[in-house]
Amino acid sequence: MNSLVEDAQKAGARVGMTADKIVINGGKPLQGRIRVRGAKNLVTKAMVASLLGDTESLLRDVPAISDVQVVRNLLEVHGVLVSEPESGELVLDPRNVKSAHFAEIDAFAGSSRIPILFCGPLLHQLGEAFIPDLGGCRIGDRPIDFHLDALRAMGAIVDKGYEGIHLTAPDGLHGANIELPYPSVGATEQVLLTAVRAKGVTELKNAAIEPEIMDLIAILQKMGAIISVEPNRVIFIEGVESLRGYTHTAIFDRNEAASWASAALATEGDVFVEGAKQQELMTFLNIFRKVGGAFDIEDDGIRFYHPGTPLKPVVVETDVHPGFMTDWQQPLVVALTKAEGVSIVHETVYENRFGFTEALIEMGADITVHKQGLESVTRRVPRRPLEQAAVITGPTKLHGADVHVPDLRGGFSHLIAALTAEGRSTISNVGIISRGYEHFIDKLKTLGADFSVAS
Ligand SMILES: CC(=O)N[C@H]1[C@@H](OP(=O)(O)OP(=O)(O)OC[C@H]2O[C@@H](n3ccc(=O)[nH]c3=O)[C@H](O)[C@@H]2O)O[C@H](CO)[C@@H](O)[C@@H]1O
Ligand SMILES: C=C(OP(=O)(O)O)C(=O)O
Repeated sequence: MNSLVEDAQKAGARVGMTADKIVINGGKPLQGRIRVRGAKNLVTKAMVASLLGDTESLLRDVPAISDVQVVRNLLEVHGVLVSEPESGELVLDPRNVKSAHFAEIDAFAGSSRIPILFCGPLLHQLGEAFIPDLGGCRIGDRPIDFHLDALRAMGAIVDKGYEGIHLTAPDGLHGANIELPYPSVGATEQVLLTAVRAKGVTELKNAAIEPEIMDLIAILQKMGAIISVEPNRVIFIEGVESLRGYTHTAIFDRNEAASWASAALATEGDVFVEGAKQQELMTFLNIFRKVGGAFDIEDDGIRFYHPGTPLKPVVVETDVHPGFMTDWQQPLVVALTKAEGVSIVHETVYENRFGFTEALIEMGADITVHKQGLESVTRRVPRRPLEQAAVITGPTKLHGADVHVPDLRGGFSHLIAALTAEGRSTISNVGIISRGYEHFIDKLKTLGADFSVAS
């Protein structure tokens, strides 16, 4: 077992997810109502932002997922007092922040990419930061060069060692003109979390503008930061000397919502996703509708369902926001195995994000992955060297199989595939799914899935 899986499982155990295997008897439509809470891709960063304040912060709608537990542990080893007054609420008190030993940090950091975002806040608070090798889903190389170049531009000295990196800022951190080679989510957050308390103004060009980043900016503004988001992916940050704590309700998890939507469609079911909102899902909803899925938007959530008519093939390209999010394609691919015709999914964000299709093929799906990408007349995103394409020919009937979860979104797609398949599937390594899907076992039960769990 590799450390990523071990970490996910250990942290999973702390969030009430101890199963390692699920045995699913497929063929039952998912039906019912589930709720999504705050987004993994905001909550974890909001927790890091609390380090920048000089008073405590209160974060609401925090999901019980293992990535939250990882970040909580990392904050605690740095002296942040973390308490949970109510379910889904975290109070984060950074008034006694202290350095931690590398071994302690390393012990907790394995299954998440968030440690890299501790750089700026720790440099501001302590003058140094140790960052261990990063976890996160293995979906490509996932380098951190944009992060380190931006930190260097703001005055950090970066020493790369055997176990990770050590950063200092002997002359303090200052504003800089930074242009990202690609609108990276993490690197944009890195610049925001560092520049807010750096001396002077930072201009960030080619920034990512995902809804979770806008929510992080809202949090930083509550803390006292001055940040303006300009047209054409430009963000200006005027550094301030100090920041206070915040009170904030996290934006909902649009990736979880889109996953349950695809599960409803693929299983010919009907799922109301409480907490889902239209605004952040518009691009997904357009594709969902083109495939033939139906949805009703209500004030408290969105109902996603299969209308009983045949599904249609689509051509989709993953992209940065406002494009079709890379984390949405894996569950959708399962629904596309049911569509009548040839669908193409171009993955333009990561270079290796179709590993999950191997299990679907084993279950009877007709999918060909083109590792060098595929030219297409309907391309909107200019070709990137990273691109891969999956061609999905449907409709196919899936049958049960024994499969192993490779990563978070791939794992969720395996669950859906097994739910649609004829017969029994055993899915192992499901602990990793708890990195980003709160109480997914309980939710499957609520939606009427036929399964049992084993540790
Ligand atoms: C915790 C979190 O929020 N994870 C999300 C975040 O990941 P993450 O922040 O890691 O993703 P990025 O946007 O940074 O990565 C996008 C692309 O840029 C490349 N890159 C990135 C940084 C760098 O220094 N050098 C470099 O080359 C990556 O390898 C990748 O090909 O955004 C991704 C894209 O929306 C989502 O799939 C992840 O769910
Ligand atoms: C790739 C993902 O997450 P992370 O960046 O945390 O690995 C994801 O959420 O699908």
